[in-house]
Amino acid sequence: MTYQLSNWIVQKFGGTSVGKFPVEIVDEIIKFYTTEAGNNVAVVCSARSSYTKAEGTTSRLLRCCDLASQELDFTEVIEAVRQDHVQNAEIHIQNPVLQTKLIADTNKELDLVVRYLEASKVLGEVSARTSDLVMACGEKLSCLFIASLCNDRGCKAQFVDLTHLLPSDYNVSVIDNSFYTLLVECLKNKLKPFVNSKERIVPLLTGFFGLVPNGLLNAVGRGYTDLCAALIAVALNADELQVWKEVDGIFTADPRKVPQARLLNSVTPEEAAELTYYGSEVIHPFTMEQVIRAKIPIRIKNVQNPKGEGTVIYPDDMAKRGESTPPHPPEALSQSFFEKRRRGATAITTKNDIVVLNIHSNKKTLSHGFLAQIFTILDKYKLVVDLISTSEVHVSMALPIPDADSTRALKLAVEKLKSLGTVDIIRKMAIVSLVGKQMKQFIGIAGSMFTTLAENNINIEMISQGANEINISCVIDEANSLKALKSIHGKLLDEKPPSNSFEHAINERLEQIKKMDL
Ligand SMILES: Nc1ncnc2c1ncn2[C@@H]1O[C@H](COP(=O)(O)OP(=O)(O)O)[C@@H](O)[C@H]1O
Ligand SMILES: N[C@@H](CC(=O)OP(=O)(O)O)C(=O)O
Repeated sequence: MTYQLSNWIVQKFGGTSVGKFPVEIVDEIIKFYTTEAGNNVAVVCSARSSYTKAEGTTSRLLRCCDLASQELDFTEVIEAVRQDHVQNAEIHIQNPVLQTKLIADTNKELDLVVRYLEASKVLGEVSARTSDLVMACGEKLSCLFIASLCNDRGCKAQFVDLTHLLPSDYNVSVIDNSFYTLLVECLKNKLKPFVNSKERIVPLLTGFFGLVPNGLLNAVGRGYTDLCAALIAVALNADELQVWKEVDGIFTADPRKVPQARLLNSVTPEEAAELTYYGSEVIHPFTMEQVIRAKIPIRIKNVQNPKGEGTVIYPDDMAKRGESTPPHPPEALSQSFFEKRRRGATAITTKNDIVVLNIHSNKKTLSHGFLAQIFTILDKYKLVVDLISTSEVHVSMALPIPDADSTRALKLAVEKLKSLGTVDIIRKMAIVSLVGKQMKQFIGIAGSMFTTLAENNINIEMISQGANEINISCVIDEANSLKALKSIHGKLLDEKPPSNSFEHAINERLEQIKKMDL
């Protein structure tokens, strides 16, 4: 069978990258791949953030929804978004015709949002659908801007709005694979003109897709653009999904906190998801399943260092596209691929703003339905449990409580939980997680981790081990989280494992598959 690569690459840019490095994105990345590398490129952007995501456009738009639902005035916030985007257009777009058009399009989108918000304010309620429509504006403004900047700098691009991607009569309550299959079909239709075009035009796709049943925020949550980019990569049968960030890739620990952290050449999808869940926001956990099903590798790259190799996310036990079994004869691949896999931990991460919730049953033994009752209450208040450990009459849980809303919810839940037994909570805690697909010497590694904490006088409040041995986690005092991170990294991750051949294996394999006539 002869297998043809599609030559499509999907590039996803996060909000802070669009905010801080738009010119580099266009000149050094999009233009490089479309001209020098000769790829067909599709670009997906999130809403702009000039400084941090927390102060970015999506957060501001959601704040407007909040205000409208309380029948409060949102004008100041929406005008800040307008001013920010208009100023940005004036600074970056040189061609006066393109600049005028961008400012007009920006104002048009914001005027529409004002209309949605005004209506909600009158009702004193913002539905999930309205909140989606308001939120979508962030990605629209960002993509209108990058499309305009591309055209301004000599790279032909076209804005593509995915807000109404799904048929308006589509209505389901569960989001499963058939839902994603439908989305991919809709995307294929949207992208057909670009795929069939003789001229190379870069589609600039809004990293928001809608309108999702129950709202995108409820179904996917913040960071939804990664998933959107993954679905686009599947629709285009792309050779690679590139997720561009402000770090060189995935490190053995957050490089801002641990200067000795090492860049990893490859990680498995499970490891990437686990790192994101436990505090290192590398990639939205839903992203992997979609692209890996289509055998498309994900590459994390740095907008400030486009020539870097980055980190590839791909399973270590799965064939690539066009490959029903791993390539034959085996000699086609160098010995390094088959050499022993990494056996230690891959990375360490910490997650702050954790509350430990202890419930001691008032019955002598764990009564029937005790856990079910606890989870029903937590579910009612939309509280998520990150870790749990139970004994016969005692349950300890670690919950992320990062903001005022979750603090309020916890308070209400605790009142209800008191009917089941004695409840106490410990605030200002942190989860420390050691992640590694190949932690074969699991007991030894867990032992080293806990001994290191003891040597540093760090008390362990709770211990939990994932069922698949990919994650060893414990809960400690938040004040000690940096010390724990650094000391465990020093003990288990500072030095490269004896054989780093596996690290390079995925890149090497990708190269070789490209050269093979499968
Ligand atoms: N193990 C890790 N590897 C890489 N980055 C990490 C890790 N843990 C935490 N981080 C942090 O995650 C952030 C992700 O990059 P950034 O580009 O800022 O995200 P976004 O695309 O969401 O704007 C970086 O600031 C980095 O310090
Ligand atoms: N703008 C959305 C979606 C997103 O994915 O953002 P980012 O790619 O900047 O994390 C958010 O803030 O959640």
